[in-house]
Amino acid sequence: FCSPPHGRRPAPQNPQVLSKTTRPRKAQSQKFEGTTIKRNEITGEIFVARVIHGGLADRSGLLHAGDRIIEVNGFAVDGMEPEQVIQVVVGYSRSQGTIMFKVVPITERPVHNQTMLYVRAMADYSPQQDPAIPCADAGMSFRKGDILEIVDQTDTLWWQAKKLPNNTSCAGLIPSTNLLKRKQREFWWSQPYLPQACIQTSGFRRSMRLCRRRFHSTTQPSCHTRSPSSCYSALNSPYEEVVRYQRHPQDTHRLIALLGPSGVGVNELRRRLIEMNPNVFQGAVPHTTRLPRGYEESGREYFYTSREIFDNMVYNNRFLEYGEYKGNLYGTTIESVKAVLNSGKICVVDIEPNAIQAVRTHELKAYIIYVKPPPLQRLRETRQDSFITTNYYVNRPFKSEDFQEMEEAARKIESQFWQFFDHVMVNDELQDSCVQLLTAVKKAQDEPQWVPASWIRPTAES
Ligand SMILES: Nc1ncnc2c1ncn2[C@@H]1O[C@H](COP(=O)(O)OP(=O)(O)OP(=O)(O)O)[C@@H](O)[C@H]1O
Repeated sequence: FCSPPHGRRPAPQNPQVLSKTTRPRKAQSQKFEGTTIKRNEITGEIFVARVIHGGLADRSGLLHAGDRIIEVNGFAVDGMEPEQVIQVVVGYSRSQGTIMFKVVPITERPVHNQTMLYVRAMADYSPQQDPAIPCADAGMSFRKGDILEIVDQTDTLWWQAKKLPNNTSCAGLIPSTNLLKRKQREFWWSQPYLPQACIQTSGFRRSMRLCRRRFHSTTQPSCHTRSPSSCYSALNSPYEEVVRYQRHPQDTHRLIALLGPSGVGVNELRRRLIEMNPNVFQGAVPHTTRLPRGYEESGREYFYTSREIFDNMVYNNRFLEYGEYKGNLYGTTIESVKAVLNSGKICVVDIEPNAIQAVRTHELKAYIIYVKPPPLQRLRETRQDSFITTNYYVNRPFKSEDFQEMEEAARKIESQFWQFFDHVMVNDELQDSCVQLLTAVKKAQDEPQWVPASWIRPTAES
C-alpha cells in the first residue's frame, strides 16, 4: 500500500466485503498489496488510487482503481490519513494474517485496451530522488539504455512498467513521456549555460584519415555529421519505442558501427575482423579531396574528388560524417556503406559519437558496439608493446597521459551516449576482444534484437 496526497471522488456503488489471507512477514512492503491509496480532501473518503500491475491486488482481481475503502477488518477508515490506513493494514496483516476490506466498487472501471508497449529509456530515473512521485516505494528506477515494458498508461502522468529481462512479476511506477519531458525541461533550464556541453570530438577516426587525431588548436580537424542536432539533447523524447527485430536471411546485413575513445583500439579491431574473413566483412571506402598517392587506387583506399564536388555532397546530406584534416576533406558516404551491404557483405565502420544518429536509420539499422578501455592497470600491461600515432609522432609508445585521456574520454562518451549502445565490450587482451567482437557481430545479424520501432514501421521522421 502506498498513499499519494490527493484524489478525485469516483461514483460509489454497492459495498462489498473482500478478504485476503496474507503472510505476515511480507506485510511491510507496498508490493505486498500492490495498490496505492488516496484521500478525498473534502469528504475524507479513502480510495484506491491505482492497482499495481502484477501485484497481489491485481492478481486477486478484487480491488480496482477508484474503489472506495470503507473498512479494514471492521475498522472504519473514513477521515483517516492514508498513512494511518496503511498502518492499520500492516498491523492487521502482521497480527492476524488476514485482512478484510469493505469496499464500494467504482461504477465505471477504466477500460484497459492499450497494447503492450516496449521502450528504451533514454534517461536515468530514480524514484527515491523524485519528490513528485505519488509513492516512492512503488516507483521503479531505470538507467538509460534499459528496455522497459509499459504495462499501464491509464494515468497520464504515472505509467506502470517492468524492466526487461523480466525478473519481477510486479510493475513499478515511472513518469510518463510528458511528465519526464517536463522534468527534463525544468532541469535543463535550471542548469548554467554550458557552451561545450556536447562531446567535442577533435576529428574523425584514423580509419578514415589514416592519421591519429591529437588536440592542437592550429591543426585540430573539425568533424561534422549528417544529423543537424548530433548531440543528444535532454529535450529529446525520454523513451524510444522499440520492437523485437530479427533480420531475415535474405535481408541486407545490419551495419556494424564500432565506437570508443580515441586510441582504445576500434580501428585495430575493425581491421582484424575484416582480415579474419574478407569474404564476409568489409569497410566502407571514404571520399577525400586530397590527391592520390602513387600506390593508391580510386575506390580502394579512397574515392578522390574535388572540393567543389565534396561540398556539394555535404550540401546534399550524403555523408554519415565528414571533416577537414590538414587542409583536406574526408568523409564516409551513406552510399559507400550501402554499396557494401548491397553486395551481401557485413559493413564494419568506426564512427565518432556524433555520427550515432546518422547510422541509426531504417536503411542502415546500425548495431552499435561500444569499445571500452580496460582499467588503467590493464591498459598499461596490455599496451606495453603498442604504439599510437599522433599529429607529431608516427607510432610512439603509449604514455600514462594517453591512458588517462582515454579514460576521461570514455567517461564522457558513456555519460552522453550509453543509451545508444547495443553491445558493450572491453578491449583488454586483443585476441579475446576479437573473439568477443565476432560473437557480438554474429548475434547482431542472426538473433532478435530490440530496435527503434520507427525502423520497422517507418514514419515521416525516420
Ligand atoms: N587490446 C589491445 N592490446 C594491445 N594493443 C592494442 C589493443 N587494441 C589496440 N591496440 C593498439 O593500440 C594502438 C591504437 O589502436 P587503434 O589505432 O585501433 O586506436 P583507435 O581506437 O582506432 O583510435 P584512433 O581512431 O584515434 O586511431 C594500435 O597500435 C593498436 O595496435
